[in-house]
Amino acid sequence: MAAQAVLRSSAPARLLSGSFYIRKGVLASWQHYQSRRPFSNEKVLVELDESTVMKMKNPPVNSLSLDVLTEFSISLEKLEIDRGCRGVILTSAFPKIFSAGLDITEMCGKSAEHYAAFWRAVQEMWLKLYGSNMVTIAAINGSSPAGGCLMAMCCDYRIMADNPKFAIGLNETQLGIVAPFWFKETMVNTVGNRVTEQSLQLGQMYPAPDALKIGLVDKLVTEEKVQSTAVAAMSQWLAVPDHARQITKSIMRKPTIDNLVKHREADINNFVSFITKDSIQKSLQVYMDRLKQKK
Ligand SMILES: CCCCC/C=C\C/C=C\C=C\CC(=O)SCCNC(=O)CCNC(=O)[C@H](O)C(C)(C)COP(=O)(O)OP(=O)(O)OC[C@H]1O[C@@H](n2cnc3c(N)ncnc32)[C@H](O)[C@@H]1OP(=O)(O)O
Repeated sequence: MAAQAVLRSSAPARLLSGSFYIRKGVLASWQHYQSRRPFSNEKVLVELDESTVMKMKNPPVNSLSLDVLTEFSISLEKLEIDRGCRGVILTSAFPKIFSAGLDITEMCGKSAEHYAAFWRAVQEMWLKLYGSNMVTIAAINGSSPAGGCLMAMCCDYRIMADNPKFAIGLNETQLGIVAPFWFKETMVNTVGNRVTEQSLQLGQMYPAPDALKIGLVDKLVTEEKVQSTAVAAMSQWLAVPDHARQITKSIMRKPTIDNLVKHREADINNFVSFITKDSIQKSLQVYMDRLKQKK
């Protein structure tokens, strides 16, 4: 029930409305007492050290299942209303994998109701992360296809491990599926229209050095330095006055966020009717079988 309540709230309220600050004020003392402790979630760890760090921990590859997405949205919401938290670093608890993207098993052989709930949770994660008032920095310590790339693109700044074996991109067409308009818009806002058009059609995955070249990530450092570099970048971002940075972020992102909010239900219906097609189910199955056979 709690999860559902959070999933129904909408992120733009955080980034775009003044009422957020009133809410923050009212909750401040309670929040201060409550939230300066690490959260003990199962699949999304929140560590409150030098910087606040959210670590995805869903073995083996941090696929984004309904559970993970729900936990992620709840954790982010908690941080969002915590006055003591102005920024969050998003990373993976596993070396070599940031996130394998959406959990393909959530999109195979399930009911229409399940697909609708799953897609709503994907949207909610995006609304909360892309619409966050906090400074968000992705510490990309491994490969990051599709939904993993989307999460990274939602952040304000991306640091990736400098290893050509790690790749990032929206590879949906390689699975026989289509990146929805708001994935596309997030990528356009990150790397521009021309690169997005080509990347999306080809379902292109970029090895880290190429990702830097096209601006999909902002900085490459050795694997060991990803997190410390993120902490250093966070101090730089937090040196800017919050109100000015937040309003600027809102000006940049509001049209994209509004577009999904306006078409949210239609987008869920589109997803359900697309994913329930026999041909799409077959494509996903073939892709999964190939993944399993590659060993
Ligand atoms: C016109 C209207 C349009 C409307 C919109 C319609 C549709 C939009 C729909 C969906 C959008 C989806 C976005 C996505 O995110 S789809 C997911 C894409 N992800 C991938 O392609 C990643 C696939 N995985 C990999 O490439 C590798 O696994 C990876 C590089 C991440 C790691 O490699 P590694 O060698 O370390 O590990 P593996 O042996 O490959 O995997 C281990 C284990 O994990 C399973 N697995 C991997 N990825 C996923 C996944 N995304 N979901 C579920 N399971 C996954 C893999 O099968 C292995 O399982 P097992 O063999 O150990 O059982």
